[in-house]
Amino acid sequence: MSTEKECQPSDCEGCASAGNCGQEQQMKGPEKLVTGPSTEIKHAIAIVSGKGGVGKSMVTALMAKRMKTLGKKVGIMDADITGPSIPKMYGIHKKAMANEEGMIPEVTSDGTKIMSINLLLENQEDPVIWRSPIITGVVQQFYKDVVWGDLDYLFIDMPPGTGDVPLTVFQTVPIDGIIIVTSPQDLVRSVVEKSINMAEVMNVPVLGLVENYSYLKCPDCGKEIAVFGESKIEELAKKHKIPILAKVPIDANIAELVEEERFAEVSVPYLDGVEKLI
Ligand SMILES: Nc1ncnc2c1ncn2[C@@H]1O[C@H](COP(=O)(O)OP(=O)(O)OP(=O)(O)O)[C@@H](O)[C@H]1O
Repeated sequence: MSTEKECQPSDCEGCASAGNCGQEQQMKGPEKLVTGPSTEIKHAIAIVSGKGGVGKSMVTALMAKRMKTLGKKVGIMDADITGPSIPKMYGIHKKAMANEEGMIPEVTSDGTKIMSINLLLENQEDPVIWRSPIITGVVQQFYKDVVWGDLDYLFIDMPPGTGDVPLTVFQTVPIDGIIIVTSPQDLVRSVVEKSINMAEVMNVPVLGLVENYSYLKCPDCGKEIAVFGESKIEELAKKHKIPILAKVPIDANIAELVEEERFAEVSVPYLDGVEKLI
């Protein structure tokens, strides 16, 4: 029987949540997902951005890299189902296998476990033309039906924005919190607040902000050039009382390694010390 039929307008009289109970239920949402018996994930952290193209996948991979450098066991779950980019960054083009317990993640040359829709498609160029319930179902399967094994950190590369996938992950995946990637452009900064507000409404901790494309270092004189304008991340961090985890410059060497699908070889100091902040 539907709740609408059960509820009478008079039931709301005198209730502090009058008119909002449906919304509250939606925000509280379903039970958290549980992984299989061979998986134990100590920390799950989602990487989000207000809009596309700010370098969210890059920051996800840099976070994973930093933790690998510290000897941690790390996985990346590519929850960007319609625009997956993690496997290509590492040059992984194999199809994922499965056993009786679930899907087996691929392992990159630096030992990072990854799962992405691109590891399951017949052709990696095939578009994913699925409705939201299918997409969110796949994301949930990537958490609970992948045999991740023991992980210190699972980083979740989310699709941009505040749509169905973030809603599902925030409600059903037991994440420690989110890291928000932004860039100095004003437009990006203003949509970032939507992600911050969504996290607040859903009681998801915001662990910190990362500013990508922060500056470009002149190869001759070492001067830092603010290509996309002066950073305003301090303002944003102060306003919302969120720590700044890192400022990542435009780095032609990383861009080249990504183009060559050799992200595993990246070694940069931009996220040094980030582990103490999250
Ligand atoms: N700091 C950087 N220096 C140089 N190149 C970068 C940097 N950050 C990202 N890039 C490059 O910019 C492109 C877009 O980055 P990325 O795929 O991480 O963005 P995204 O925010 O995940 O995109 P989308 O939201 O559309 O999935 C990639 O080719 C990546 O290699």
